[in-house]
Amino acid sequence: MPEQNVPTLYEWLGGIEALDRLSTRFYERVKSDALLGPVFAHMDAGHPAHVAAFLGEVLGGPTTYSEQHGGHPHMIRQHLNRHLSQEQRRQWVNLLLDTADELKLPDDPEFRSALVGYLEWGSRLAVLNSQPGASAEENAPMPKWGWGEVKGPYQG
Ligand code: HEM
Repeated sequence: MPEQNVPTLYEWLGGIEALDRLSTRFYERVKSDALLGPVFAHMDAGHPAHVAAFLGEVLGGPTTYSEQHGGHPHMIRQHLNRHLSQEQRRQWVNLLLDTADELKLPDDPEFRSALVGYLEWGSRLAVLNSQPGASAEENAPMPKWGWGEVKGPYQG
């Protein structure tokens, strides 16, 4: 497939509308989850939309999070000193993937392996950044995630 015809992961999953739906439903589930509910007890009402914008930018969409929400350093700062555990991280990833299934996000092998790859990477960084002594690098660039080793979207 010529490179210019390959959609970004952001386009493939349905753009910001799909990410907003995913994030909104995900944090509804998070709030009523025994393990994660307390971690997000004080999250502000804009949190799901901010996370949707962040994910969108990472997955190849518009640079809204960098332009309007403080970029990667701000995201890192939000995780500092939260002492997140691997158990909480795993539940976060599980619930996000359950929500992707519930909302029928694309479930082809190429897309889902790329999504899981990013969630594993990003959530492990969140845990590392939440440990004592971690700090936010002021110029931390926004991560970018693409199709990876599978070399392109599902073709049937
Ligand atoms: C790929 C993985 C992750 C991404 C992309 C992500 C993204 C974000 C972003 C963008 C924010 C800041 C939102 C804003 O600007 O208002 C944030 C805050 C936060 N994140 Fe994460 N996060 C990830 C993993 C996790 C995990 C695994 C946990 C816990 C188990 C977690 C817990 C939190 C908490 C508690 C906040 C602050 C919420 C508040 O009180 O406002 N994050 N995250």
